Amino acid sequence: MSSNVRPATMERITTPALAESFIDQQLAELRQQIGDKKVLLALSGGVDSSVVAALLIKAIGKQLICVHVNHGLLRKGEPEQVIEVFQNQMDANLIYVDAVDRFLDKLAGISDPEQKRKIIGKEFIDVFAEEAQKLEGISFLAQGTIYPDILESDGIKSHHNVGGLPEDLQFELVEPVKLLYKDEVRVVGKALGLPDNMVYRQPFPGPGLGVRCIGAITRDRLEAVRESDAILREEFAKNGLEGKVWQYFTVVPDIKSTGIIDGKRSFDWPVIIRAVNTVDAVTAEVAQLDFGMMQHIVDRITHEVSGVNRVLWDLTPKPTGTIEWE
Ligand SMILES: Nc1ncnc2c1ncn2[C@@H]1O[C@H](COP(=O)(O)OP(=O)(O)OP(=O)(O)O)[C@@H](O)[C@H]1O
Repeated sequence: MSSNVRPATMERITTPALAESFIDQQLAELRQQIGDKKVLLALSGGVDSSVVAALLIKAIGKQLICVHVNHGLLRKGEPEQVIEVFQNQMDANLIYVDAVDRFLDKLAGISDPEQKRKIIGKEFIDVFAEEAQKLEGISFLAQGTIYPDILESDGIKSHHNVGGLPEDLQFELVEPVKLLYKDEVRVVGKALGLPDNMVYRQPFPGPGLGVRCIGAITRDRLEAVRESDAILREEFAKNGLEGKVWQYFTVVPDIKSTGIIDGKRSFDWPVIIRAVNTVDAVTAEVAQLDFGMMQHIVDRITHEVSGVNRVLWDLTPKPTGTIEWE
């Protein structure tokens, strides 16, 4: 599939049967394009790259090499899930790179959000390029480009998901879902047998939890973000809100306040909760939630997350607040 224009006749993939026929067609095309050559894929565990991985594993098995970079800014359980699903269940060729120290050392003391984003982006390219250079005989780079990425880049040149790779690492691209919209990618992912929490995953910023640990990232505060986020996601799932509320997450700012924990004075961080609905991410409204559930989440976070004595709920729509804090 080389054209970057979605044919007007292409039916929207909304059912398992349509997904199966897309998958069959793609498997044939991928085998034809790739032959017996090798393909490299940066696998984040997000829905786009996961669907591309699952398709390629079906099409070419061990000729696909997936690289998953744990930069320390992933949500709780994500790196483990990538290993479980792709290595253990699908028997993929998976390179797991533990780059946690490398990223967090580079980010130490950096409080400017733009600089944090730049460091995370550059470090990711460096780590991925280093892994690619260790490998031999790679001909293709697979990417989870989807149709909105192409539309955003004017449909002229393909949007480079892993942009900025060095010149000597310019592979031919394999982009099997580039003509699909996000909802279609999810239907295809489900048909490929990916777990629901991967297929219906809420949007997650590229720099991960790094932009929710406000200001200069420290390991203990990052852990408070990760643990509180896990509790929030667990409670939303229990209450049937997964896939219903568009985006919900926690933020931990670099300030402390006085509180009382177990009868003793504490001086700890607050956790800020943000839960919003949007159609186009241009504007967003705060999700209206059951107050009892909100109180239960506050109770769990203040009792289970170390270093936290308070929870604040962000009730600001966009505008004036953006969805993320940084
Ligand atoms: N931690 C990671 N390890 C390996 N690859 C990654 C990682 N983070 C991002 N990538 C790669 O960079 C691409 C763009 O990342 P971005 O965070 O913008 O996600 P995305 O476009 O929503 O795609 P996805 O749904 O696959 O995460 C991903 O599709 C993936 O190929």
